[in-house]
Amino acid sequence: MRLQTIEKPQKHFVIDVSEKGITKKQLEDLKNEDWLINRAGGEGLIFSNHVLEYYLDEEYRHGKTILTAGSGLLKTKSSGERKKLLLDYLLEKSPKFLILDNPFDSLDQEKVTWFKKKLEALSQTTLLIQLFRRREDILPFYNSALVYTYKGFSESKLKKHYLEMIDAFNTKHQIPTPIARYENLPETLVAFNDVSVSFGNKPVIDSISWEIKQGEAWHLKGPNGSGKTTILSMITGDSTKGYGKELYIFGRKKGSGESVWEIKKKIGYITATLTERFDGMHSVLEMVISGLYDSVGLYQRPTSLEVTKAEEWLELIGLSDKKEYTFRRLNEVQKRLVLIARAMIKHPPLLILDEPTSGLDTRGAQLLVQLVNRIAAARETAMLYVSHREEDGLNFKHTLELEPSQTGSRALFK
Ligand SMILES: Nc1ncnc2c1ncn2[C@@H]1O[C@H](COP(=O)(O)OP(=O)(O)OP(=O)(O)O)[C@@H](O)[C@H]1O
Repeated sequence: MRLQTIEKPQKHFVIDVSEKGITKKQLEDLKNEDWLINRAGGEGLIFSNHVLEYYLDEEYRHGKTILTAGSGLLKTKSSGERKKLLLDYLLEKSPKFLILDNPFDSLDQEKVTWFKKKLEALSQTTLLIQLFRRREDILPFYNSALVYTYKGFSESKLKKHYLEMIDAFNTKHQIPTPIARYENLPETLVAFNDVSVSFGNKPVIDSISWEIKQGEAWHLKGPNGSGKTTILSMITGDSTKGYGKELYIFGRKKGSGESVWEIKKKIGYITATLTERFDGMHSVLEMVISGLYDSVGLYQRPTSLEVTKAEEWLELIGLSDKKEYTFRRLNEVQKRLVLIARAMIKHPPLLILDEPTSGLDTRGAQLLVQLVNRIAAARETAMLYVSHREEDGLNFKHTLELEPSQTGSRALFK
């Protein structure tokens, strides 16, 4: 009689990092855990931004183009392209397990679908461990969870998560009024007039004509590599690609001798990684006030009006009771709300939010979007919200979608 062997179903794990993040060291420790290597039948690899940074650094310092295998530089690839290159590279090494640190962050819908399919197929042969912040990122084949305790990682049941209802921002508080207003602002803050951009012989933007007027709220959307960052850097002055083109920022033609500093003074800029730039030793109140001085901390005594304004902003974002806390004591979403208040206290004519919810969990993203909607509705500041994915709950009147084509991305207005 032949005995039939019944294979145990492969276990795949998730780790919830929505509240407490995870360090590079913890990830490395996990990779070296004996039980994991035994269960998977061999060594594994890590897919994370840390690893990508390592390869960027190798390229920068030693000119090694490992992930691109010599076809172009990693630094010129968009974030989506970089992730795809890293995954392909790791899979070539046939790891027995793969630890995926928030793999879908900053990927557009199309790439997320591609990635999910790839992981689904991979789950047949390779043990997967995925760190997640957003519940929608958990794929059906994950059947167990890991939690981190002082003893290291241990297995636990996969909790049934459910969406918490969001408590609305204190709507009784109005958006605080500005201390001073900008003078001589043109009605049209940004104007692209038939602007095309290419890098070498690679067309990226195909004749875009677009205007942002005072107080307008714009959502700039498009898949990875469609040119969103390129457009932003032309507006902020970080790229010279706008020179010689019909591009006007605050009424002045790009490249006509305007100072980048003058432009930057009129633009508030929020990115997901901005919080890392602040060491966090200043109080939350000081952080908000420092937005009036364009400094990181506060180095002069603020006036009582400045303090009052900052307090009004903290009331709006529901953090009045934490005004004396050091910035570093706040959680990630609170930090981002404070940075928005910091950017807004001087009411810049234009506020740019570049993937501001990246890395936040569902509830954190909803809170941030709710604040952004309230600022947009006040129409005091024009807003440019950049994301590759549809942002749940974002209530903006105008959308510019970049649609890639052979001749560069075209603009679709909605
Ligand atoms: N300095 C550069 N040299 C060569 N190519 C570049 C350079 N900067 C950007 N590109 C290319 O231009 C295209 C658009 O890149 P961009 O970063 O603007 O896209 P994106 O929409 O912001 O993408 P993502 O959502 O992934 O961040 C990409 O294909 C990128 O590889």
